[in-house]
Amino acid sequence: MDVTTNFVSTLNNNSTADDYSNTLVSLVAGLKGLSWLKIIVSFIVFAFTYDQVIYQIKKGSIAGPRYKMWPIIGPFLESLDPKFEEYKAKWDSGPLSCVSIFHKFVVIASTRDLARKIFQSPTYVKPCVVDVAVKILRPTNWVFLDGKAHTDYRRSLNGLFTKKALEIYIPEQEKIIDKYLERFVETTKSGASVFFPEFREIMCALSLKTFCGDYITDDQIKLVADNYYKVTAALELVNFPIILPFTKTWYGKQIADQTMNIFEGCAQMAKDHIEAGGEQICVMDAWVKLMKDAREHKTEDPDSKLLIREFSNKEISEAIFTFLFASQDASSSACCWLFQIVADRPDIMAKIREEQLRVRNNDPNVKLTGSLIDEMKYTYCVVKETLRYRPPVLMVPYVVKKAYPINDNYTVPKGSMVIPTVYPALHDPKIYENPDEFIPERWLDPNSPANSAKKDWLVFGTGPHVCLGQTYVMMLFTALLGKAAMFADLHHTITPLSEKIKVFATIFPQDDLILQWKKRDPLTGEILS
Ligand code: HEM
Repeated sequence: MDVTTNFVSTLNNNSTADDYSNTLVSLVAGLKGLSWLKIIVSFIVFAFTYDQVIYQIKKGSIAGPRYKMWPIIGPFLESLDPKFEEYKAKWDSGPLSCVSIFHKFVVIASTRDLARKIFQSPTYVKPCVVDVAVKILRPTNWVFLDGKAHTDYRRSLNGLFTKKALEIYIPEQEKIIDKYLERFVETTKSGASVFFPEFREIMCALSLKTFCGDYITDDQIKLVADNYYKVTAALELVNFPIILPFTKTWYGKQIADQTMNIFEGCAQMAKDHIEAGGEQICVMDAWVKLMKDAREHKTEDPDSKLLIREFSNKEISEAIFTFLFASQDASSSACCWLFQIVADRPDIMAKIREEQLRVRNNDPNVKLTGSLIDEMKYTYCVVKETLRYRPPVLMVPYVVKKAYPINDNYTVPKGSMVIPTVYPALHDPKIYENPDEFIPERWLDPNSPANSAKKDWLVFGTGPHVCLGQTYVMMLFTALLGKAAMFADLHHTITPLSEKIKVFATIFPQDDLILQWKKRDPLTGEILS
């Protein structure tokens, strides 16, 4: 019997303090008799065996590698460069599958019903964030609230994203859309260029203008748009626990802090403006106005009741940063696929253009409004089909708060990560005929199988953490696509990597999308530059 087994079996008996100290003495004496090499080898063998045994116990009957191929680290190296095909193989391997990286045990749910169940089980799970996110977004941030505290805070934010509120933001958004459409033409005058960074920038500018209106200056927008990627880069799965100067996490925190400082200043300006009876044009205005109305009218509406308290500038700045954080990668992904697809499909582009002129009674310069966007039914379907065909957020990691009996045969251990996936549900051939084809028409008939299968529509998650910005996304992309289709002619340089999916937080075409934009007369279709 080796030293370790002896020690453990002694502990299992009903021992007294004397017994323990005797055991400790004999353990030390035993260790003294061993060479360092033997101790190290024994320790490694013990650690590897323990790691494999724990993996087997946690894995139970679900799909997953039979053993951890790489002891301790598991597929850590693969996780640094995730591949869509590897994810897909995992989803196809079973409704529940697992993987273990270091001490983290991860369960992946690939069916629609299991994914929904996880999204809707706040008693057992809460969103999982990498450790460094708490430092970057700050521990006081509302996104880290759980249970009732989260639900209450969220209800107080819902008023910022209602259809009525979203209509307020449209004029500012249209200015940005017009500015960038001109810029895209200008920058590709002498030839096509990579559009992944351009789309990240327009998405950032659109978000910042929507959130802060004219309180944020063009220089501040440029500063954030140019540097926001550092926040994404800082949020790697595994990070050093301390933020060391001049590392990725340090740069990420710098830009997050600078951005939140800008937002704090904007929040004060919004308060001054609304208190002075000014018009609302952005999210901050809408938030301050909701607070003011709740305070003055003492409304009985339960959501407004929550708003009676004053939110500080710091709180507003942190919440607005989470909107930017939640939207930036997913929106950039959606933007890339949307424009790649319509550039490749002249038939779809022609239908969008026809609709855009029709809803404006042939006057392409009619300004965007909420009701005008509502009339763009086909353009809306193109946006919706893009999100189904290439859902930006493939998986949403949750952490298990207490042992979670996810079905009759398996309980996800406490402390594990459990990941609902959305791609398989959105590509289910029983609901979406030819799921790997891009068919916007599947959404046109309100009674079509696609529209009837509400449970499969998991692009924005479901349950208490469902995306706050989903209506905003649909309106904004419909408006953007409509204007781009009218005023620009798009040429996509197709490469062997265009249809391949790159995973970088969200998903992108592997060649980063090479596009050329030319100015177009919306009425004649003539190319003007
Ligand atoms: C195409 C773009 C977008 C996609 C695909 C997307 C998708 C998602 C998904 C899948 C979740 C997790 C839902 C869950 O756990 O059930 C989420 C959460 C969230 N999204 Fe979005 N999102 C997008 C854009 C936006 C935008 C533009 C905003 C804000 C303006 C936003 C704000 C949020 C917030 C605040 C949360 C967390 C909500 C909470 O924890 O209560 N998202 N989003």
